[in-house]
Amino acid sequence: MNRKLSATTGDRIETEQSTLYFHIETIEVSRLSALAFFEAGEQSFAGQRFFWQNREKTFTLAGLGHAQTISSDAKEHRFDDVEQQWKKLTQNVVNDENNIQPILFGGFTFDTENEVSGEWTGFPEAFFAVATYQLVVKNDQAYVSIHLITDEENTTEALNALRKERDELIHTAQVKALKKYAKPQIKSSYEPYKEEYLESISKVTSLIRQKEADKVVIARSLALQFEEQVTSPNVLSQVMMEQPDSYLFGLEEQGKLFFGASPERLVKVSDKYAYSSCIAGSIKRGKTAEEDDLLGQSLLNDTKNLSEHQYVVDMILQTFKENCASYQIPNAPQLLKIRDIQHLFTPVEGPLKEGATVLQLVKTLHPTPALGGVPRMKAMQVIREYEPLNRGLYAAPIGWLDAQGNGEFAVAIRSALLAKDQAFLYAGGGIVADSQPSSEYDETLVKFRPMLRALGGQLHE
Ligand SMILES: C=C(O[C@@H]1C=C(C(=O)O)C=C[C@H]1O)C(=O)O
Ligand SMILES: [Mg+2]
Repeated sequence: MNRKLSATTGDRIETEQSTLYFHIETIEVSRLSALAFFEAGEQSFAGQRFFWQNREKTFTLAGLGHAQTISSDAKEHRFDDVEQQWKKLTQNVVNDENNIQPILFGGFTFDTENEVSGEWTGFPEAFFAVATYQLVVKNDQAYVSIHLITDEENTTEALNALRKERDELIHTAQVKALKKYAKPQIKSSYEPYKEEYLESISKVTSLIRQKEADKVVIARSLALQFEEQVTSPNVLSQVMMEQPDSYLFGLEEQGKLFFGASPERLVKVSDKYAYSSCIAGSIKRGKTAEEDDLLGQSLLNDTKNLSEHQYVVDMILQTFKENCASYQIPNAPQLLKIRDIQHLFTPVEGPLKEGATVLQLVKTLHPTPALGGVPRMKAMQVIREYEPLNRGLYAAPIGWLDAQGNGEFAVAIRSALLAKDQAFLYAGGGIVADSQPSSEYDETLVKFRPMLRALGGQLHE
């Protein structure tokens, strides 16, 4: 049975132009798969959906329809802009008894100065949405909220229509469950600018040897053409089955789906306590447990990978020193093993100082030297000069926040943009003084694997 938890009579939102009302109504639902709910929106909400699951699988979020979108093209101020718009929208929103409240989900672009046109053309520099129908699954409980943001005072009819549609969506998700999708069929694939990429690694390595920068992350893409159009629930269900140890995310915008399975936390804030992770330095998984262990041990002792890693630790630690009253960090990296790859990993955490917010931390941390480089501005210039790509939302923060100051952002790596019958996969690596083009190329092949597998690709050794 669905239990009604709470409803507001419409919190007032005062803006310069008008008064808006934010209606929220939440019910608790027994048994509901978040992906089946996402799929139930295929007819009416394709193009206006999102999906998120944390690494621990303790928090899953699906959104159908847009009660409100918040976007920004304010360049480096896009983080503040989103924060202010969200504060205004939620100025009177109060917490309900189960701590279920409206969530803002979305992402930022990697670099607002990149003007390369292509698959990302039309995407705003920041794009976020509050769903009309929001599903939150946590502590094995599922909650569906209706969000209605309107300037109409009388909303009885509109709310009744939304309740009816909500019940249909839940029914479809519960009765039909999730389809068993066949893997997409790839017609052809190609690696744009492969030669340019290999050349750029040599050039960037020599720039670093000349001390023009310490580390620069260079990325490239892989393009796939499918036999037919591929749907969002299809690829998300493949990713969900195949990538258990990662953040899973999907964001529809501009008729496309940006999705991925990232191991990398940028920042999480929970009850004024912040967590981040330094992840840089990579090696493949072994074919046997013994080989895997040997590869892991060699990664832990490899000077090139340790130097890639240390730049990230130094920068994230600095941010924690500035924003936290105290901090904790282990003094040596450990291994983070995911299905296709192992990384050097150092977690950082600490209680936030007064005034520090999740979006302010996102703003300060992005891009960490795991995706940008050191020094940051120089690395960004080098990326613009040597990478013939527009990264779009790849390698940038993606995640959610609520009105109480909690939220979590992952770094959107191991990701791809699905555009009907095409997909663009992205992967990069940290270039330091002793990088080799062919081994960096091989590292990107390993990093393409999670998305390539989900999209029906052949995985070569
Ligand atoms: C740039 C990527 O990954 C980043 C680069 C890594 C490296 O060079 O060792 C490791 C993890 C990530 O921080 C990617 O997956 O595309
Ligand atoms: Mg690397």
